[in-house]
Parts: sequence; structure tokens; C-alpha cells
Amino acid sequence: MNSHFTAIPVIDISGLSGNAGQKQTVVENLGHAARTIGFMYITGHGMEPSLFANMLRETKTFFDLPIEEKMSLYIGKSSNHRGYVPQGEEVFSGGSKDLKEAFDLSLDLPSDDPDYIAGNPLIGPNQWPAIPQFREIITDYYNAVFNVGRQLMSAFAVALGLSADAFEASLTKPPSQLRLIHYPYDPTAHDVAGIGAHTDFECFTLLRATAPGLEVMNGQGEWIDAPPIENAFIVNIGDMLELLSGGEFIATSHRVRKVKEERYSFPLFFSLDYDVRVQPLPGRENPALPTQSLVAGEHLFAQTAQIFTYLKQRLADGTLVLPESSLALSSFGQESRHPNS
Ligand SMILES: O=C(O)CCC(=O)C(=O)O
Ligand SMILES: [Fe+2]
Repeated sequence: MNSHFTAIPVIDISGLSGNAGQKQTVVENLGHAARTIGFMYITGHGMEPSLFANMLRETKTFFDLPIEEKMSLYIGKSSNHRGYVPQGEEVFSGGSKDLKEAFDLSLDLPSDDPDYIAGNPLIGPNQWPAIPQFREIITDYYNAVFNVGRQLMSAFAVALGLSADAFEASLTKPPSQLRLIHYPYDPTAHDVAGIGAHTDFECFTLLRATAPGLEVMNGQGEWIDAPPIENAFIVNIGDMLELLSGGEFIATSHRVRKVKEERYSFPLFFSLDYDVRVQPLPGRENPALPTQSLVAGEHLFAQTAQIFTYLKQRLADGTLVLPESSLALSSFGQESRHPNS
């Protein structure tokens, strides 16, 4: 289980495109990190560095726009949770407001997508700003990181004793969100966290960031730094893989502390298809888990609705009702075991 770790392992995944023995070594390393820490750095993923550099440049251009222009893409105006997230929109349990702004997008489906038309709260088209090439450049990054995610999902499947393609049928149009996040530097801010402690709600997350600030909770409830490593992804296990593995993989709690310099970060939350029911694999049932079964997209949306102000208002006025089986925030991860850290 998630132990008294003080460092996060670096795993080279280039062997996933090698021979059977090389693949097996990577699978073992990934599985070991997922079981003992829930966080790891991934190198050898083969993504061109220019994909990240270009995305960062476009992201800065977007956040430099006047607030009125950004607010014209306000996420609360979309029906499928896409667009601009102003500072203060997200409020975590405990009432902490994050000091950050974000631009949220996901798999970009056409507006005639049947799930979108049926009112699915997470599926459909993105909103895009009128910045030349922004859409193309962000989409190129999205597709490349999603592809790395697919390979990791396959490796985690093998690490759990399944076939490499076990989840392929559950990845037809997953609501895997990419966030472009901007943490402004505010020397006058007192003890305002960049982002409050939480676990991620999907299978796992692939993150790139421009500066330190991310902290990870170990099994003793201590916060460990996870600064960026050049060209590496920080990968962390989310709620869905914790549930699926019967608690063997750990959805590790993390947060972003008050930043010491302006910071950008880019998490891709790798999800299964919205309707996929997730429960412990046979033989891995575990009564200690916060639930025995969830629908992937319902969990993701229920957690999101407890954080975003525009959705909380809909919950309060009754225009949005969550399934009774929805979990409270912080149900998974060490935070649920060390609530006062
Ligand atoms: O900005 C970061 O480094 C982490 C962001 C994060 O944890 C999240 O968006 O879920
Ligand atoms: Fe996170």
C-alpha cells in the first residue's frame, strides 16, 4: 500500500514498443509504482517536445486576453462543461478557493453527436477562442497525449492481469478532459493554495507543468514535492483504477501549494467511456472501498458538480439532480484517511 515514500519514481516507457521482455519490464515498473505510490514520472513516451512548447505558447496568448473576451467562453454557458474557468469558480470541500484560471476542453465531437443532443453533461464539441491556430495546436497536443494514455491504459491492464486490449472497447469516445491551467503569481496572497487537496476522478492523469508547486500525499499523510522534469509526464492513478483494482492501485491525493512564480499546468485526465460501469475485477472485491460500483462518467460529473460554482447553483435550485449513488468529494485516496493534513 501507499507507503512512507519520499521520492517519486521515474519510469522509461520506451520498452512498450519493444520486444515482449522489454514490455514486461515496463509493465512491472508501472504496476509497482501504481501499487506503492500512485504517482510516477514517465519518460521515453516519444512525444515531440515542440507539441508542448507550442501549446504553452498558445495558452499564454489565451490567458493574456482581456477578461471580457475570456468570459465570452465561460464554461457555465456550455451544456457539456467546456470553456473558460475564471478564478474562484472552483471551490473544494472545506471552502478553499483555488488561485487559478483554466480553459477546459475534452474530446471534440461534432454538434450532431447523439449523446450531446441527448444532453450528456460531458460529451460534445469544445468551445474555441478566435486565436489563429489555437484549435489546431491544442488538438495536436490532445491527440498525442491521448495516444500515450492509451498505451499506459493497456500497460496497466496487463499489470492487473488482463489482456493488453482489455479496455479498448471502453474507449470509443471517453470524456477525457485536457485542462490548460494558469496559476498567476500573487505576492500578496496569503496561504491560498493553487488547488486544494483531491484525488483525480478518472483512471489516471498525464500532467505537464512549467514550475514546481504540485505536492503528493504519502501513506503517512506527509506532503512530498513533485516538481516538473523536462519532457516527462507526471502520471497519477485516479479513482477509477483504484476501484477497478480493488484498492491495489492507489488514487493518490495531491494539491498545488501557493506558487512562488507564475505557473502553467496541463493535466489530461484519462477516462473510460461515459457509460462504462466500473467495479473491482473478479477476485479483487474489497469492502474497504468507498463504493463497490460506479458509472465512470457519472462519477466524473458528480464530483465536478460539487466543485464548480455554476453547477452547484444548478444543484441548489433543483435544475440539476445527481444520482443517489454519487460520492462526496475526497472519498478516495489518503485524504480520506488523513483528513486533517
Ligand atoms: O497543476 C497541477 O500541477 C495539478 C493540477 C491538478 O491536480 C488537477 O487539475 O487535478
Ligand atoms: Fe489533480
